Amino acid sequence: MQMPTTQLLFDGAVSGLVIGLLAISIVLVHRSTRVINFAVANMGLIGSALFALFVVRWNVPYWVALPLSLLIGAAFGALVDLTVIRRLFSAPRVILLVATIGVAQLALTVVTALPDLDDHPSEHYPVPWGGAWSPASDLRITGAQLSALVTVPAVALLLGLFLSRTVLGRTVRASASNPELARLQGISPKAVSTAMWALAGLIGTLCLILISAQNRSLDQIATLGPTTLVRALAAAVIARMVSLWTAMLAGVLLGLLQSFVQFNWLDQPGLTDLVILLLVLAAVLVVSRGRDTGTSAFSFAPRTAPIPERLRDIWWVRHLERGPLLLLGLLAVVLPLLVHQPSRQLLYTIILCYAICAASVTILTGWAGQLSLGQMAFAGLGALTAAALNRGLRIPFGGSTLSLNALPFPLSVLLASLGTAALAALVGTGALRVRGLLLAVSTFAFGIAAEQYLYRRELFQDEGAHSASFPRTTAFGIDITSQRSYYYLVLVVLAVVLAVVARLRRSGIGRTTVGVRDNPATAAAYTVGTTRVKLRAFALAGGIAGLGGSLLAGTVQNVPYADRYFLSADSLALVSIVVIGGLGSVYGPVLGAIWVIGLPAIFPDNDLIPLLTSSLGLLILLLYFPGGLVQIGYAARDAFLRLADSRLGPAPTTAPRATAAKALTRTVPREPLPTGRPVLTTSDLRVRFGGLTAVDGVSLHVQPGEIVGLIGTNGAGKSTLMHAIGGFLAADGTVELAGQDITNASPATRARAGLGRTFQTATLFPELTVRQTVQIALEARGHTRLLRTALHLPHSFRHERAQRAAADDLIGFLGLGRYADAFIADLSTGTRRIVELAGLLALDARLLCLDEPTAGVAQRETEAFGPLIQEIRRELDAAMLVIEHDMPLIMGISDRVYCLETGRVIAEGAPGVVRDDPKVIASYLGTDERAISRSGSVPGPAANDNEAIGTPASP
Ligand SMILES: Nc1ncnc2c1ncn2[C@@H]1O[C@H](COP(=O)(O)OP(=O)(O)OP(=O)(O)O)[C@@H](O)[C@H]1O
Repeated sequence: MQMPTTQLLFDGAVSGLVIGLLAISIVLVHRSTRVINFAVANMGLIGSALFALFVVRWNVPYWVALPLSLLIGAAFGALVDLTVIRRLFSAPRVILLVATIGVAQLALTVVTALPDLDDHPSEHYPVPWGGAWSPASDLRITGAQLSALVTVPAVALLLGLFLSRTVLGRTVRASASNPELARLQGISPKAVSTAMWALAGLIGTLCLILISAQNRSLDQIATLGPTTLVRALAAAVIARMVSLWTAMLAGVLLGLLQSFVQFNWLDQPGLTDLVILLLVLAAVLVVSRGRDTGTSAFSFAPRTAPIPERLRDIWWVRHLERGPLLLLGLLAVVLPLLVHQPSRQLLYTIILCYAICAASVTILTGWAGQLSLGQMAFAGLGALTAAALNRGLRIPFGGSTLSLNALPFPLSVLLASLGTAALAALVGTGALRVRGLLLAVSTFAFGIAAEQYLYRRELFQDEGAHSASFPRTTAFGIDITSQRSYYYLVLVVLAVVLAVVARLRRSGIGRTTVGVRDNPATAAAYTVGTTRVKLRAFALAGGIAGLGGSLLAGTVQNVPYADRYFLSADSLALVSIVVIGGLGSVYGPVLGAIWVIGLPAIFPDNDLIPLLTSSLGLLILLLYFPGGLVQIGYAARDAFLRLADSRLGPAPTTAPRATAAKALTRTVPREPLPTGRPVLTTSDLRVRFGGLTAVDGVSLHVQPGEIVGLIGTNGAGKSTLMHAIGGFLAADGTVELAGQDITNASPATRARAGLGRTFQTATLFPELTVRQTVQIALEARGHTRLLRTALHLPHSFRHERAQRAAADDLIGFLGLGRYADAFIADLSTGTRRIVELAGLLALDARLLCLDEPTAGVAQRETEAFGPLIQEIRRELDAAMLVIEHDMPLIMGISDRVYCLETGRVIAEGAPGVVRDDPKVIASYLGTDERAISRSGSVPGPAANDNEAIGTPASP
């Protein structure tokens, strides 16, 4: 390996300086608003383009135009904050990230509407000094490079001083971690945010002016290109989104790396992007180690309430959703019969292909909550694989060549889709530890590496051509050479994809995917393997993207290498499509593809259309209709449903059923417990958080049928102990369930072994209804099978019907009937706690671990919980371990009680014995406010939950 020349290293370092400055801007915005700014470069577009116009066209002096343009850049940044960021201040950060993509697109659209600079072909982009210097024989420094060399360090230094010396600067640092602290300093976090976005606009403008000056070409001002963006993002991630100096250093190193790689592997132009992808992945893994990068689960989709059970009997209500679909389908069928131009039919086919690709984002981002900004790369790799298979492969393999005959068109497409599904699962394995913002950055880097490097591999090459040809001949005996017949083939595939996606969403597959997104811990406690579910979403999405990509390649009959269709910009367009159409909804991809791809192509001369169909349209929808176009349809549907409901009169209130639910009758008897063995034993269990030992050598046991109370002051380690028993925290020592060592088992495996669990927060799955939640728990009795469900096999319908009936049975048993179709997010804490108990009944667990089952429940309603807990114990014939601060309740229901203090058991025995133990009185009962107030002797604190809970069945 050789070192590049001084000149190359110098060029690399100078371009690295600008990347470093952009990375600093990303870090600053992240520190103040905790969003990753994908518009970092494009925010400077307007200022830098106007700068060129000022100097070249309107003859404004350089040094007047420069501050003016920087000011315009800063004003644009502030405007972005005031109109977009501020309005989305409390939205999940991932939504803000998508908004920054809209801002980037908006800036690009505005710049293309500016007067043309191409009228001045002889002119160059303005530079402060035109000449060049040669301080050494092998080094030449241009005026543009010199200005970057002077400006960037100066700006970075000023920023450093600003952050450490000014109140606003110190507040930026504070508000990143603690908005309250910022407020105490007298500066509102919103003002900090506006200042930082203005600064981002200014830095973006400066960087673009510096880069354009180096390129010197007037018609390349705008597109800095995603490759620069990915380098800046990489430098910011390497700096852990915190350190300005590391960001600058990483930027320079990435610039040098580019020179180095280009020098040594001149024939591999995209290799730098592959190396950058690997660097991003390594940095992301380091950054996300030990902390939850997911920040918050997110859902763009509005909650579309299922049709209430009692309205399903009305025929027009049942068919309400099918009407528009039929209409759309009919239109799609007759359109090519009415419009004969092949170019139009080509456009319609492209829209259908985009809709298929977008359906993959619906699954991955809409259901699984994993924001992928590189989804089009799977489509591109699928397209290239299909073309290669169709052409016939010759793969060099250990000295000889492995030849594969040319495969027919449909088989090539099918195999390519399976290939991309497998690849996506592999990528998903790496993405398991990363969610949210960092996943978005990693997938974006993957998209760039694919377009710059992977697409150009020899395997995909079509003998030196600039595109891989993918001619279509016949499929299933039908001639598909004509545009119209191919259109119909793709239409059928889209219909099948949508039917499968819709079916999956309504089945356990969709429910568990949304469940894992909303609350992985509870999903695992309901026996759902979170890793499996996430990988399934990645694979499904990858397969569908590969399918859409192969069909798109078939539409244009070739796959251009990295200059159309499968680029990172198209991946961003896919996200726009689903957000605009309606993320999460099955109709979303179709509506979005028509809107984003179709409208601009139908009206090519209208400048306003592209503005409305992506950038501005995306922002307006995010701000005012976060559910997308489909939300308008659902709003109309709900109005009809309300009308139907009002005509039926008030809904009858359902009383809890006194008789045991049918769903509780076991069809297969439980395996008997080994005689004389406890159902749960922990031996010398220890959990450490850094220097703190939260659970310190706890050995306890729970006998079959026993209710064991776990008490202790706040922070004594009760919840941590329960987390360790459930497998949610790593612990030393051993845990045995029904005689089986489960110490190393995952939470889902422990749940399958018979361990039921409720959580102190009772969050459950906010975006799912009560029935859907109980159905997830019922997965424990038989998982929904992917293939059977996708293929609409009769067994899958039977499974769904049985699961639904069992859920309704349990819901009725606990008196939750009128909440069956209510969303968990809309329920009171008390009702959510009863839903949690319904989940436990569904699990048919042997041991139930309840973490403060009455926390957050109004005092007057907690009395109902004692009998209810005992009733559940009886029904399930289960043992229980219960954490509770309500002394009368826990002492009333427990057979035995353990008291913890600083992670150790300080007392154990019958409730009366523990209550009178002097150590317990000194440690807990004598001091704990909640224990005292809940013991009934002193009036309790104000109830924080006034809504009536579902009346439980009394014994
Ligand atoms: N993820 C964590 N990281 C670091 N420390 C933690 C973590 N979870 C708990 N702790 C600490 O471990 C100790 C035990 O906490 P734990 O929540 O188990 O107490 P608890 O008895 O359940 O309290 P409460 O009755 O308030 O729920 C506390 O000091 C807590 O601050």
